[in-house]
Amino acid sequence: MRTIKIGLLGLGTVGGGVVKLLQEHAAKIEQTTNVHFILKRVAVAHLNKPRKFSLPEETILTDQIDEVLNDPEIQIIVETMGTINRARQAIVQAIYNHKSVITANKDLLAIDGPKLAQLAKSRHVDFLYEASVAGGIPILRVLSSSLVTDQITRVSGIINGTANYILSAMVSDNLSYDKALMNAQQKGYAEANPVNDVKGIDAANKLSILSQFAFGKALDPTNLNVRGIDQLTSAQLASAKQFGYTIKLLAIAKRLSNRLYTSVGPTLVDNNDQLAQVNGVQNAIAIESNALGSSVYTGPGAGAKPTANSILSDLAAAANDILNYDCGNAFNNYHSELTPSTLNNAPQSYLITIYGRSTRPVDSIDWQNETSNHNYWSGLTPVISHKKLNLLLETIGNDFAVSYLPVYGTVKLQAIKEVKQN
Ligand SMILES: NC(=O)C1=CN([C@@H]2O[C@H](COP(=O)(O)OP(=O)(O)OC[C@H]3O[C@@H](n4cnc5c(N)ncnc54)[C@H](OP(=O)(O)O)[C@@H]3O)[C@@H](O)[C@H]2O)C=CC1
Ligand SMILES: N[C@@H](CC=O)C(=O)O
Repeated sequence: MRTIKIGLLGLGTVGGGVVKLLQEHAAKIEQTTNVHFILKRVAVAHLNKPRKFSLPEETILTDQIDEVLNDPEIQIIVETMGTINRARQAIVQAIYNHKSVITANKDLLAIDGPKLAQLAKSRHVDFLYEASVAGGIPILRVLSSSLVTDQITRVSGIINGTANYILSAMVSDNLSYDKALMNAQQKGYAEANPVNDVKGIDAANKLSILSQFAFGKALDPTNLNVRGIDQLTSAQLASAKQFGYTIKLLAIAKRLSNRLYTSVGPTLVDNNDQLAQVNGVQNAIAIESNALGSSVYTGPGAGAKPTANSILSDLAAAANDILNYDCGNAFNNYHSELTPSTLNNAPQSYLITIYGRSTRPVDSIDWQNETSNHNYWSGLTPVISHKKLNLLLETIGNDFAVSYLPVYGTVKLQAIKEVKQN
């Protein structure tokens, strides 16, 4: 049996999970990898912070990242600190020091993933990040192994555990938004700054990574039109429920010829759709592909042990590559030239909610369903063009506050092509 020494940066929710699983699953890890892992050094920000678990006796705790990165005995660095700049610096230094790197840092990967992967390849070390998308669901490995030869046409994901937890708690347990967010923070699901979770930015970052694996095109998350769940109203949640839908924060990427259409935001999902049944911290990724057809991958999208499990699967893969002198292969090799475009401009069906009015606003639309009370009126449009939506919002918005949400699965992409050609 070989011994491999590892260094861990960060000992919070995810780093703590890594330490616990390394201890709890030690026997199986050794048997299946044929490696005895030693956690040699762990870096934290606050050396004296009380921790709920103890480190192995041989592990050295430090608040100096460099002591971990520059230890010549350490062959694999696991980065679970978060933040962008400090983590980038550490990962680059680790790669230059010929250490394989494992990270869960989707914020950094969405910006610099391809560059860091290239650097790792050039230095013949592994760079793996299964935990960065959908926490515990092994979706990147599925895409880069089981589906590697299939032609994927659409990926639709509930890929932020915090947002899904909040939405489920608000609908099923009648919790307020603030209370639900606080619970998600206490459970370790939310980011240190939960703004990215509730504003859809975390989902956009993950969609960028997913898209690279599914379509060979890493998206620039800052160019995606992203909406969050923080502006949803109780009227929208109640109307959706009454019409037989559930509101989910969905990240979608759909390929049509050489274009990749994306959207990230709260979306009505029909209660009969599998995605509508995914509650709490669970995530789900629904994939449409040419050979396999429809497949859905679900599991916990955040939290200590599920996320740590993804990290340990990377650890086993990195160790295997070290044993076989085969480090430096890209986690995913797929590249294709696709033009990013927005799904939001495509014709689709919408939930329109008007506040301070209880009667139907416009009769020229064939409303599919409607409801009202003394505070608001809501209606479901048929599939309408984006132009028609804007006209409708403008007409209503002159007199009343109005909001809209798209309905999942109603997009007519062919129509957007025709509009463009005309
Ligand atoms: N939480 C989750 O469910 C998931 C998180 N992720 C990602 O994993 C990463 C970690 O998340 P999470 O564990 O929740 O974060 P936490 O905030 O719980 O933990 C961060 C850890 O990093 C340490 N740290 C921060 N800055 C430094 C520094 N400059 N030097 C050394 N250590 C430092 C902290 O030290 P100290 O404890 O002393 O303060 C802490 O132990 C993030 O990139 C996150 O996006 C990915 C998937 C799921
Ligand atoms: N804050 C993230 C953690 C996992 O990526 C989430 O809630 O999904």
